[in-house]
Amino acid sequence: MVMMGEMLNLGTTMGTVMLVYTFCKQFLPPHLQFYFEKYFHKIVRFVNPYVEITFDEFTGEHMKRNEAYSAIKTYLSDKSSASAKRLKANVAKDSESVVLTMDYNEEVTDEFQGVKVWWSSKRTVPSTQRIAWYPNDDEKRSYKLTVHKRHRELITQSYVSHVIKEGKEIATKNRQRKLYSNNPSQNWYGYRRSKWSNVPFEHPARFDTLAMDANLKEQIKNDLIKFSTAKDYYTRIGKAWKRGYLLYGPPGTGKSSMIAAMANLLDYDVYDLELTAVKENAELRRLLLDTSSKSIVVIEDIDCSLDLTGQREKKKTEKEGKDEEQSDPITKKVKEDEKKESKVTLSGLLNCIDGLWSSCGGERIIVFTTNYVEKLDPALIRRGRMDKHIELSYCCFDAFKVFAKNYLEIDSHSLFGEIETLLGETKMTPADVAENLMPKSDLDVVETCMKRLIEALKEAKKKKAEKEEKEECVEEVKENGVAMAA
Ligand SMILES: Nc1ncnc2c1ncn2[C@@H]1O[C@H](COP(=O)(O)OP(=O)(O)OP(=O)(O)O)[C@@H](O)[C@H]1O
Ligand SMILES: [Mg+2]
Repeated sequence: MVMMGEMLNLGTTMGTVMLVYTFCKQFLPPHLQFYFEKYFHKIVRFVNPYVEITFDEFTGEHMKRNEAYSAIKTYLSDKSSASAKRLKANVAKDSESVVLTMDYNEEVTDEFQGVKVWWSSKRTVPSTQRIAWYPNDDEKRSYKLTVHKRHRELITQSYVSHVIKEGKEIATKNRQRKLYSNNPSQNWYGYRRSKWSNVPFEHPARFDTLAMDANLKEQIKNDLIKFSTAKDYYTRIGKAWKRGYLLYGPPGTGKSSMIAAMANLLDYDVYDLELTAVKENAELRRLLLDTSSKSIVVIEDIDCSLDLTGQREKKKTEKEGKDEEQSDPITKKVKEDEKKESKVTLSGLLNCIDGLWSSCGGERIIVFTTNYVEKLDPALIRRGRMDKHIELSYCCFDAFKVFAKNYLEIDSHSLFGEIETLLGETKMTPADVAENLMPKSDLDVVETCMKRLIEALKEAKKKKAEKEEKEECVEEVKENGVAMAA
C-alpha cells in the first residue's frame, strides 16, 4: 500500500474538477445554472473512467451492522498503518499497545493481481444539532473503493471477497475475546443498541489449572479440539457444526471454571444467557440469533433459571387453568400481566436451541450447568442437544495433585499418602480443597498448608460419621415404631 498522493492522486483530480465546476457556475445567470449542472454531471460520468463501490457501516431496513465494513476496516488498518499519514489510535486488547486505523477522509491505495485500487474512509456527521441519548447515533461511516472501469469484474468478483476474508482472519487473530450478558428487552431499542452487553473476557482458568480426573480432562480436551477442527466433517455428514455440553455436579466443583477453560482453549467468546431476564420465547430466539460463531452460549443453573422441568410445568398449567376459571376479570388481567414476566417455556427453549443450530453459521457450543441433573426434563438433555454429559464431582486424589502442583509447586510429599486416604473416605469439593491449600500468609510453608487440609479433611470425616450415626438412629426409631404399631 502506498499513499495515494504519491501515485495518481485521484482525490485531487476530482477536487480540481469540482473547483472548476463551482468557479464556472458562479458566472452563469440562474436560469442557465440548472442546465449547466445537469450536463456537467453527465459529461463527468461519461469521461470518468472509474467506478466507485461504497460499503456503509450499517445497511438494510433494520440498519444491521455490515460485516463487510468491519472486515474492510480491519484489513485496511493492518495495511495502512505503515503508509497512511493520518491515523486513529485505539488501545489494543492487552491495554499496552495501540491499534492504528486510517483516519476519516484519508485515502490509501492497494494492489491486487497487478491492479491498483483506491480506498477512502468517510464519516458524515448530521448538520443539525440535537439532543441524543446515545452519542453518534446519526453519524454515518463508510469506505469507498475506487477502481478503473476495465477491472470492474476482477474487483467485484475476487478482490472484495479477498479483502473481507483477510479482514476476518486478521480480526480473529487480534480480537479481544468478550464475555456477553443479555440486556433486558426494554433496552434493545435504537438501531445500534445491542441485545448483549459485553466486557473483555479475561478469566484465567485453563485446563492445566482445572483439578479433576486426569483421564476425563484429556477426554474433554480432545473432544473440544476435535470439534473445533471438524468443519468439513460436519458438512460431509450433513449436521450443523455445533456441540452441546451438560456440566453437572455439586456447588464448587468447577463447572463455571471449566466453561472458562473451554473458552480459553478454543479462543471462543462466551455468551452468558440469563434466562430469567428473557420475557418470552420470541425474545430468546432473537437473542440466540444475535450470537456470533466461535462462541460458547452458557445457561448456568438451568434447573433454577425457569420452570423448565416437564413435570413442574404440567402441574403449574393445571393449577393455572383451575384458578383462571374461578377468578373475576380484574384478577384475570392481573394474572395475565404477571405471566408476561417470563414466559420462556421448555418447548420454547428446545425449539430455540434446535433453531439456533439450523439457522446460524456453525462453530457454536452450548453449555448447561446444574447442581441437580435428576431434576431436568430428559428432552432438554437428550443426546443431539446435549451431546456430552460431564459430571464434576468431589475432589479426588488426581485433582488434589493438580492443586498441589499449581498452588504449592510440588509433585510429591510425605503427607500425600494420608491425604489420598482421607479424600477416599470423605467428600470435599475442589473449591474447599483449594481454599485450604492456599497459603494464608508469607509464613505459611508447604507443610502448613498440607496440614491445614488434613485437619479440614479429618473434620469433614468426623461430621460425616456423626451424620451417618444420626441417620441410623432415625431409621432405628422408625423401624421400632412400625414394629410396635404392628
Ligand atoms: N475442579 C476445579 N479445579 C480448579 N479450581 C476449582 C475447581 N472447582 C472449584 N474450583 C475453584 O473454586 C471456585 C468455585 O468454582 P466454580 O465456580 O467453578 O464452581 P461451580 O461448580 O461452578 O459452582 P456452582 O455450582 O456454585 O456454580 C473457583 O474459584 C475455582 O477456582
Ligand atoms: Mg458455577
